[in-house]
Parts: sequence; C-alpha cells; structure tokens
Amino acid sequence: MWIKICGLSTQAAVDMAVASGATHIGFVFAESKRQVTPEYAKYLAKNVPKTVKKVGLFVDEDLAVVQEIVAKVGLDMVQLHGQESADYAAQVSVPVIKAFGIKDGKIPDAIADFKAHTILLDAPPAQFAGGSGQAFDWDKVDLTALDGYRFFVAGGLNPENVGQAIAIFKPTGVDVSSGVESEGVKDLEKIKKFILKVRRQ
Ligand SMILES: O=C(O)c1ccccc1NCC(=O)[C@H](O)[C@H](O)COP(=O)(O)O
Repeated sequence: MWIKICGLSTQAAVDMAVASGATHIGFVFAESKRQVTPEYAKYLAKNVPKTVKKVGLFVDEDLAVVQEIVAKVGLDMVQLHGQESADYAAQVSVPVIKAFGIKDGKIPDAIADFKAHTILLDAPPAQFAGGSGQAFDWDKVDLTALDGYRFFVAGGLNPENVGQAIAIFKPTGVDVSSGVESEGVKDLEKIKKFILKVRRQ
C-alpha cells in the first residue's frame, strides 16, 4: 500500500515520514499555507532515499515552470490539483497524479482521460485547491467506477479513519496532510501513528 504524507515543510516531518515508512512525500508549490519554495524543497529532499517518491503539487501552473521545478528539486512525480488536461499531463516529464474533487460521491467521467496516470480522490477545493482536511461522501461513491485505476484516497484522512477508508475503497494508496497536523503544523507523532495504522491493515 502506498502511503503519501503531503504538505511537508520541515526537516523533522520529512525525516519522520521517511523513517516511519512513507512511500511518497509531497511538497506544495501552489498557493497554500503549506507552500514551499523550490530552493527549500530541494534542501528538504536532499537526504530522502531514492525508494521514497518526492511529489510536487501544482495548480494550473505553467508547464515550463513545472518542468523547471521537477529538475531543480529532483521530483519523482507531479500532483496536479487544477483543471489540467490529459494533454498537459502527458507532457510532464515524470509520472503524474491527477487530483479530482468528489462532489456528492460522483467520480468524474474525466478520470477516463487519465487512465495512464494515478488518480487522487479528494474533497472538492475549499480555500485552496487541496489540503482542506475535509472528507468527501465515501458512502455515495460507485466503487465500480474505479475498476482498473491506480488511485489514492485522500481528503480528511487521519490515523482514526484511515482503516475504514482502506476497507471501503481498497485503494492503491492513501494520502494525508491535515490529519497529521496539530494547530496547522505537522505533528511527528501523528505522522508515525498514521503510517503504523496503514501498515497494520
Ligand atoms: O495542502 C495544500 O494546502 C494544497 C494546496 C493546493 C493544492 C493541493 C494542496 N494539498 C493537497 C494535499 O495535501 C492532499 O493531497 C489532499 O488534498 C488531502 O489533504 P487533507 O484533506 O488535508 O489530508
């Protein structure tokens, strides 16, 4: 099971995510309270083992800027949270995770255009395009719509509910940001607890 800890902005949180067994770590380059500069992300990423995928999050960013940051930071994947097209995704030089906000439990038909990529099911955008800590309506989702897709479940996950999310969706991976924070800051114990919970499923 992939485990992605997102919105990292301190060395201690990166180290804890890696030491606890995260498979992916995320840096937000879009407008956000968790936004980091490419220079700082490069610094945070420098000792991350190759086995852990470094993911950069973007929202409707110019493709050339994305490519520049991928190269500068040494990103392994890009997560797209805006209205990016499949054509845009196909031009990104590293594998893509395409986020979709799930409203009223409806899996958007547009996921079919991203079958070659990994999908991320999230709550609809709120103040920012992601990382709201809100869950979508798990019970209303038609799970058959996800057959044949590689996908993360995200949106409002935390150490207490992640087991239920895994049981319902049987996803390829789970993704968390707000649920491993305390008062808006990554909480090292919650990161560890979240990863342990997933590993014990
Ligand atoms: O984290 C942000 O502030 C953010 C801003 C803009 C685009 C995406 C953003 N975050 C995405 C994520 O951290 C997660 O992949 C996902 O939305 C789940 O977040 P959460 O509900 O906080 O666990």
